Amino acid sequence: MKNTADITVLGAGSYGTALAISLASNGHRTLLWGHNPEHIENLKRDRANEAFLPGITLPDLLIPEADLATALAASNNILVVVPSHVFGMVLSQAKPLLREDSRIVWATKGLEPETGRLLQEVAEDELGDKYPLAVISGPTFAKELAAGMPTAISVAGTDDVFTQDLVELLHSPKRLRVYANNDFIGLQLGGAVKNVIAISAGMSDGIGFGANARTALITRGLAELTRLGEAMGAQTSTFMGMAGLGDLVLTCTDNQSRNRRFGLALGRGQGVEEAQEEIGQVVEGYRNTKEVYALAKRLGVEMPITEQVYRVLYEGGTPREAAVTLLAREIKSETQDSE
Ligand SMILES: NC(=O)C1=CN([C@@H]2O[C@H](COP(=O)(O)OP(=O)(O)OC[C@H]3O[C@@H](n4cnc5c(N)ncnc54)[C@H](OP(=O)(O)O)[C@@H]3O)[C@@H](O)[C@H]2O)C=CC1
Ligand SMILES: O=C(CO)COP(=O)(O)O
Repeated sequence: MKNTADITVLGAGSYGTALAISLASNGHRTLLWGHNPEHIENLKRDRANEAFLPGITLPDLLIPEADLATALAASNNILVVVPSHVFGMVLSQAKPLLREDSRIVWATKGLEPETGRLLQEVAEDELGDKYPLAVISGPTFAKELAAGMPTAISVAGTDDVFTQDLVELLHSPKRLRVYANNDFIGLQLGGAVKNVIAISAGMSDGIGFGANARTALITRGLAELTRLGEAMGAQTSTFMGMAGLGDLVLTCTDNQSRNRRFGLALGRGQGVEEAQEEIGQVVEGYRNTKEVYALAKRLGVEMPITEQVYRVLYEGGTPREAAVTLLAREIKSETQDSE
């Protein structure tokens, strides 16, 4: 019993801990692995993750674990919740330690740095095609989930049995509503692109623009996400769900979003590095803007908001210049889906 678990979570930051709390609160024995042994010792001692989710008690069924081999041997269900820039590295560390019957799901939102690949491709490249794969996506601030506030998410993957098992593991009639979805690509893409649009909404608010501008960015952000998704074989309807509209509204409108706060700081005139340091946690959209922008270029998909965020982050443009450029674009039909 000691070394078995219903699920193992890799990544003991905000969201890994929140998902582990939620799973353990559902009555599932959950191992939570983190790469920093000192941090794991603190979790064991405090029965809380004071560094990332202060004040929230870890349920008894959540077991912090510093040894990766022990964590991976404990369960066949492996939930990866590390930032996208270390996703491939963590999988390659895990590979020799995985069980024959392992099944891999991630809640990481982003694309692989430099290549811009979906994390599904990274996982297939690292692990081959023998393990079922899945993704969790949707509007979920770690703090609210960990506090047991009502939340809804979506799950999709390569294997229907695994997807359904995840729905059942995660679902709680009191706190967490989980939807199975069959669009693996769409769920991954929504989680990556919303980070970029949340930065743009933050910039707009940081400049001092109002609700009209923010809402226009959400709406046109959804349009450009949908265009990219269609070019990549995702289903249009996915973007009207949790991983599209849902996550865009959440992260573009609430200051719990680190991407939005990053944009706010830039809009108020702070520099990129200073803004990142101040947030002190992962801002996925910083790196991912580059990858989403490059992906759109490669596929010939027009993504004007992403392009302007890219100009600010990587080419020295200012948020105001970005806003002016967006506003001054040639007049178009709203329903012209190619533009
Ligand atoms: N927070 C949220 O509300 C949500 C987050 N997500 C996604 O979850 C992913 C993780 O984000 P989140 O938990 O918020 O980020 P945090 O910044 O809160 O935590 C990241 C965690 O990853 C750890 N980490 C860094 N490098 C490695 C590594 N090489 N091996 C193992 N662990 C490592 C960090 O450890 P250390 O501190 O030692 O660097 C830290 O514990 C992101 O893709 C994010 O978009 C998705 C939905 C909601
Ligand atoms: O993905 C998230 C909520 O769904 C978290 O957003 P941030 O990474 O912007 O904090």
